[in-house]
Amino acid sequence: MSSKKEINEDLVNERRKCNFNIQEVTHIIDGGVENTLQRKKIEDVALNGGASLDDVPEECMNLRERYENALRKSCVYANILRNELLEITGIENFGTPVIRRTGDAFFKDISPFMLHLGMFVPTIMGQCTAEQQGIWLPKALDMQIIGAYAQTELGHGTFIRGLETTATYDPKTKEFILYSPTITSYKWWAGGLGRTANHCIVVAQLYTQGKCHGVHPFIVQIRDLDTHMPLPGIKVGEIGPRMGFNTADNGFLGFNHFRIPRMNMMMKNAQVLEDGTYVKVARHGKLTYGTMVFVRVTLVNEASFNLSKAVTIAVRYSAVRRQSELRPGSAEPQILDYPTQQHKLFICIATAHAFQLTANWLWHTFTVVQAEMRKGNIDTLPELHALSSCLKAVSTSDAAACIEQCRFACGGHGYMMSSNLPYLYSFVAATRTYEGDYTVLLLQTARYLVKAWEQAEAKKIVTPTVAYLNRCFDTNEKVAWTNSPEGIIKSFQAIAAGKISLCVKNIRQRIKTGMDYEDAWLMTTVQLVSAAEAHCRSMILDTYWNEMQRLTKTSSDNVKMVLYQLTTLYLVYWALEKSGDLLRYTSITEGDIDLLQKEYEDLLVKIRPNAVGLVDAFDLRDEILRSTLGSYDGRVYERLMEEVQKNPLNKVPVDPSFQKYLKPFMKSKI
Ligand SMILES: CCCCCCCC/C=C\CCCCCCCCCC(=O)SCCNC(=O)CCNC(=O)[C@H](O)C(C)(C)COP(=O)(O)OP(=O)(O)OC[C@H]1O[C@@H](n2cnc3c(N)ncnc32)[C@H](O)[C@@H]1OP(=O)(O)O
Ligand SMILES: Cc1cc2nc3c(=O)[nH]c(=O)nc-3n(C[C@H](O)[C@H](O)[C@H](O)COP(=O)(O)OP(=O)(O)OC[C@H]3O[C@@H](n4cnc5c(N)ncnc54)[C@H](O)[C@@H]3O)c2cc1C
Repeated sequence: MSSKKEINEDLVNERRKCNFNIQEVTHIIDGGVENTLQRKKIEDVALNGGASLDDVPEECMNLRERYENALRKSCVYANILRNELLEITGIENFGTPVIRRTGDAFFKDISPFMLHLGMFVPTIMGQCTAEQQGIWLPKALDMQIIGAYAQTELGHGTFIRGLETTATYDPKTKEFILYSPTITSYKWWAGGLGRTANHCIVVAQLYTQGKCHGVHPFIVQIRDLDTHMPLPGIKVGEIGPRMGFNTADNGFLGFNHFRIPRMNMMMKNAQVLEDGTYVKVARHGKLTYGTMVFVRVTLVNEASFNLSKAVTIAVRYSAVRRQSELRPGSAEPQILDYPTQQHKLFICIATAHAFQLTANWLWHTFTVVQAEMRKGNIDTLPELHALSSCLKAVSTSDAAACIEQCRFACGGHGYMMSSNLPYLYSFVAATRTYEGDYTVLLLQTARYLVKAWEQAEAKKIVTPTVAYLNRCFDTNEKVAWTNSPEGIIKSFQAIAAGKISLCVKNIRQRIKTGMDYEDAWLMTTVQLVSAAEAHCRSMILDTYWNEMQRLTKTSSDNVKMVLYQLTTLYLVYWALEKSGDLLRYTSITEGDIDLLQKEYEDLLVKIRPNAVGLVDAFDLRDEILRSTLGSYDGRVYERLMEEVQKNPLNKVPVDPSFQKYLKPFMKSKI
């Protein structure tokens, strides 16, 4: 970080204006003082050398150089992880968001090791027996083996039951034979698989004793540990340039009757005995999908973290950037002074907070469900699946939209790779698709909601996260509108209940006209997605409001005030966004909506003096932000010019292509 005297004057003034204790807010975001201290300790160790190990910006390299460079840095970072950080975090917290956060100081794009740590290791932990864990986990954690997670195929990603790769048990040799019977059965997309991994988890249709038992995970060595050559029977490579993730070497993989030992089937939830007998161990058929639930839970945190980076960049830049004239001859205002700019940005700060608190709550729920499952109780799994599905869908989708808005807010400079906003956008845009597409996951939640509605209809008590359905059944009329945080949350629950009820009514009506249930469901899916989204929004609003109330109980008055303003801004913003739904399902009037609009605009004015303080409170070090526009010192123009010097195109005054193409072209006659 630059010395104080170099800090841009506008930013100095902004920080002077800030009326709350920034550190207090940082502690709230981190989940307590202890967590902040631990995070800072990890960051100090991980970023000791200043982190960015690049002389040339990643974006100026060609595809091969980028990959090699990413792998080089991954090895440096992984050494810090295993030699220094593991001791601080302990194995159980190896994949914590803090570790993930420090990684961003090394990579603008993605590390080829990300899937090893993000999915390979967690799948060993979640899908292997204790004995298998004893074999694989130490090697994986120590990175003596490097793995990927190969589930998706060229022909199928969403519909896992439709995967075509087969794993057929041969009792004579006590091996499974892996086979890719068609072009569409080739594994496709797995991160780290193309060039880096020597092992991977393969999800395949299990055949034994002539019967198919559905998809199961297997651990497979694909490359020689010494030469790194693909083993005989393995066809593996990189799938080609993508919108983002270009250093993650996403790969393809095919098997030609490739044999693996029986014990390489991950056997926590189901086993194949030596003679080929299939034994189901788990009490729930979908426990093999456990890693996906885990990653969906972590992605809500990812959404918040990446958004906090984008909005830090955009708010600091907006404080430094001056443009246009409000009155003839007056000084150019900071663009942050435009209410339209505040409208673009303040909702992004609030959204990052909303998702952070929701992510913490979801993580807690996940750990409680895991503990229950260890005791043999699987009753809470469907609710966790419904929750993690819709929260992953909505948080990643909203975060991508907000990051794009941050880029808009930075005008032309936001389009520069060096702003880091394009990287952030391409990364988060992918999270909307991977680990379950947005629409597909909302439809999973909708299945749960329709069942919950039928239970409420039968006067049964439903689970806590849908308890509002029991309440809404008693009131057949539109919910009475009250303009208060609690009133807005109640109204969103009424919208969700109203939409679910309408879906059930329409499905039933369609069945009455002769459709079967599947077709009636299919014809209602547009509404079902909307109902699941409404349910999810009511959950986020409720969690954000209640958690913020709880966390600020002992805060200083000004912290309480600014966080109250921000939470209210979020609630009012969404009420205005969904005013059509409010008119339909509550007693709100046009006059009430006018009042909401006024309240929203007043909140922008109130938050404005604290905007820079609020993004400073995310406490994102410059090494992690990696942005010419967003550094703490606000030296935007100097950094843009410095970056120009690093551009390899500027290394010589005349490009060789001038002599080769341009000069002959200009001299040629028509
Ligand atoms: C040095 C480096 C430093 C870096 C540091 C790294 C640190 C890393 C930390 C974090 C970063 C993480 C980053 C990870 C990057 C990930 C990259 C992307 C990876 C992938 O994309 S992997 C592939 C993911 N694929 C999917 O998600 C596919 C989506 N499809 C499905 O999930 C399912 O097929 C389906 C849900 C859509 C449908 O399944 P199906 O079998 O057909 O089931 P249905 O018939 O529809 O439903 C039956 C019944 O089951 C219920 N159910 C479905 N799924 C689950 C579940 N998971 N759990 C519980 N129950 C489930 C469903 O609701 C039905 O219930 P019902 O019958 O209604 O009662
Ligand atoms: C950057 C990136 C990294 C990835 N990494 C991995 C990895 O490491 N390992 C791995 O195994 N996979 C990985 N994937 C694959 C990813 O999980 C899948 O792409 C994702 O699950 C979506 O599946 P799909 O591509 O088959 O989309 P499709 O299912 O073909 O979706 C296409 C469209 O059809 C719609 N659709 C599909 N089914 C339905 C339905 N039932 N109802 C309504 N609409 C439907 C979807 O909403 C979408 O609009 C990665 C993908 C990306 C982009």
